[in-house]
Amino acid sequence: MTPPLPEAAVNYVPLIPARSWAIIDSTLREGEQFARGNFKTGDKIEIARALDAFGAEFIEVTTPMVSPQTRADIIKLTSLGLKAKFLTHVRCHMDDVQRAVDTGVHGLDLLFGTSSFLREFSHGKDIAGIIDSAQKVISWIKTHHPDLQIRFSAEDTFRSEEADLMAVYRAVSDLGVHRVGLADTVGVATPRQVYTLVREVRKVIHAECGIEFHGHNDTGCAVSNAYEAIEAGATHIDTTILGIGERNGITPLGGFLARMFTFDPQGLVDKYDLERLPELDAMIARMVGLPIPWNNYLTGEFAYNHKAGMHLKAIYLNPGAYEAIPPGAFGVGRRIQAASKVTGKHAIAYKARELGLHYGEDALRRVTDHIKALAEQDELDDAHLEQVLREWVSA
Ligand SMILES: CC(=O)SCCNC(=O)CCNC(=O)[C@H](O)C(C)(C)COP(=O)(O)OP(=O)(O)OC[C@H]1O[C@@H](n2cnc3c(N)ncnc32)[C@H](O)[C@@H]1OP(=O)(O)O
Ligand SMILES: O=C(O)CCC(=O)C(=O)O
Ligand SMILES: [Mg+2]
Repeated sequence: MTPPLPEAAVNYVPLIPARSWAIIDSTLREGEQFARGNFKTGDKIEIARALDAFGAEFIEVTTPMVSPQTRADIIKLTSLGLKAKFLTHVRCHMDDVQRAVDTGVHGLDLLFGTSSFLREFSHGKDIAGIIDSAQKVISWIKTHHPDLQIRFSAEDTFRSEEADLMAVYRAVSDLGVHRVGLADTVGVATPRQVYTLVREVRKVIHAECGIEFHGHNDTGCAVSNAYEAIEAGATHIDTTILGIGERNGITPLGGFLARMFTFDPQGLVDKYDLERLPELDAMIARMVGLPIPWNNYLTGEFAYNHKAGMHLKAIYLNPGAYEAIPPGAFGVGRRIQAASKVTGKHAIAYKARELGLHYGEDALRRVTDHIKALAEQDELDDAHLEQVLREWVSA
């Protein structure tokens, strides 16, 4: 079924209401782990303000253990008076937690690797040791800082044994964490695995405990995995602007929103200032010194480029014929590329009419064929097309 567009949203009951989930944007944490992510204090403030203006519910920042400067930056960010809530991502260790609790953050995102890879090569604890550390750290936070939100994530969730995961999630939920996290740390999970595991986790944690999903994009599934997590009942999704992060990154904010827009356009419009997305993507592209990818979701240079004659005929009549999401909703425009060898007579007639030119049936066929022949030889741009159309009339 074609996903409904906002204009058609009257009486439309969203399949997945946008109010059932929130974004934890991690550009200021996972994004700092991107090869070109090295944000200075001013950059961090600009990013936080932009995410807040956009409407991101949560902003995750790096651990204050990184350096005194990073800790000072967190304090600066949390004193900006933004609506978004700040979370800091810390190891499940008393040193880290004690350095984090008075930075003004709203919550702590704790983690411990539960897969055999991370137990053996990262921290060296077994599952009992992980639960024991979690118990000490979480109990201390709850006693001394009961106002702080606590999330506990099993790093490398999808390469962990299910029985280990359930033991850890059950234990931390009993300890009263506000959310548990499932992290596809190496981007290996399939959408079906994500859906199934979120459902299983839901059964062992308390009803009021949220579920967060963090997905890497190594195998190209970061957006679909985030979507499946929500379909299975996850409440929070980690994103970064442009998807920046370790290796090739995580669920991109824009791609995730594009996915979710098709289920509840009005819900997204109500929650977020979607037209700011191009500014967000451009800001991060500038800061990391890379262009926005040409095929980026929504904001890529060619994300709304229409070229084939059969498409153009329909799109002039109804853009929804070849667009799942109206570009205007995200503050971007479409481009009709009528000057090419794959063009058709309808597109040429429209272009001509825009210039105040009209051709009869035969002339239209001939000028269309002429344009196709020219384009077979060389790239044609709009100016050249215009020139050909005008000359054809006066010839
Ligand atoms: C998948 C992810 O993205 S996880 C998040 C990754 N984020 C970061 O690494 C944040 C930036 N990191 C840093 O600045 C540094 O790594 C620090 C400050 C956290 C630690 O620095 P160092 O003390 O020099 O240790 P180093 O980074 O070399 O090694 C990691 C240490 O963390 C421990 N560790 C790893 N995971 C955890 C965990 N979940 N909870 C507690 N300790 C952990 C390791 O055992 C090791 O400690 P050890 O030396 O006592 O064995
Ligand atoms: O804390 C988490 O849930 C995610 C950590 C992380 O970045 C990862 O596992 O890739
Ligand atoms: Mg990650």
